[in-house]
Amino acid sequence: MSTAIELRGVEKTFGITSVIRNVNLTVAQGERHALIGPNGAGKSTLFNLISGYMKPSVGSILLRDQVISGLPPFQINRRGLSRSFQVTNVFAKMSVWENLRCAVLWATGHRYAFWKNIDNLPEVRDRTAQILQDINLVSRRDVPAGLLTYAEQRALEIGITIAGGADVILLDEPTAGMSHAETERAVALIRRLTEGRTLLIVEHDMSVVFGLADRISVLVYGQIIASGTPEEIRGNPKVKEAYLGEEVA
Ligand SMILES: Nc1ncnc2c1ncn2[C@@H]1O[C@H](COP(=O)(O)OP(=O)(O)OP(=O)(O)O)[C@@H](O)[C@H]1O
Repeated sequence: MSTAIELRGVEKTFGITSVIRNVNLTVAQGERHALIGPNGAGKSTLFNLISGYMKPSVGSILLRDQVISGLPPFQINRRGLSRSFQVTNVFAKMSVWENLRCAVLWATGHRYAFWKNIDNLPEVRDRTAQILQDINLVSRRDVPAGLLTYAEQRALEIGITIAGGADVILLDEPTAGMSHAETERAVALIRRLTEGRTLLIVEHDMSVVFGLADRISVLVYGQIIASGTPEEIRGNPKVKEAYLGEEVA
C-alpha cells in the first residue's frame, strides 16, 4: 500500500525543551489514522510540523514519498495536504457561502482576481454549492458564520478544509466542545467527507477515535509508544498504563 504521510526520526525542541522525540510514523494512503495522547504530549506540535507551521529540529517529513519538511504551509497545501485548527477558524462576519467560496477561490487559483465578478465563475459557484450541501448547511447559506452554532461552525471549518480537494486531511479535535448528538453527526460527516482520502485526526473523545480510525498512534511525552489497529491499541498494556487506563477496557 502506498504511503501518504511519513515521519522519519522527527524531533522538535524549543530552547532546551524537547517536545517531539524521535517520532517515526507512517500513514497509508486512504487510511483514517488517529493520534491520541495526554494533554501536552505534543499532538498539536506534530500537526504543526506536518503542515509546515513549524520546522523539525531533526528528521524529515514526506508527503507521498516527497520531502515536505522545510516547505511553507501554502506549498504543502498545494501538494494536497489540508488541515483544520483546534480553535474555530472561520471569518465570523462573512456568510457561510462567502466563507466556503473564499476557500474554493483560493484553491482554484483565483485569489488575485478580485476585480472579476466571482459570481460569474461557474466552477467556483458549483463547487461551493456542492460543499455547502456536503456539510449540510444549505439552509444556513446566507447566515454570518459568527452566528452559527458551535457545531455548525466546526462543520463549516471542515468544509473549508476540504474545499481545495486535498486528499490528505488533518483535523485537530473536530468534535471538541460538542454534545453527544452533535459529536455523532460530526463523526458521520467526517466519515463521509473523508471517504477515499487519507485522514489524520487528533481527538480526545475515545468513542470517536475507536469508531472512526483504521489505525491509532499513541503519543506520550513526545514519543510514539504504540501504533496499531484499534484492537491492538485497546489491548496494549503500555498504552493502558500510560494513557487509556481503564477508560476503554
Ligand atoms: N512554541 C512553543 N514554545 C515552547 N513550548 C511549546 C511551544 N509549543 C508547544 N510547546 C510545548 O510543547 C508541549 C506539547 O504541546 P502541544 O500543544 O503540542 O501538546 P498537545 O498534545 O497538542 O496538547 P493538548 O492535548 O492539550 O492540545 C507542551 O508542553 C507545550 O507547552
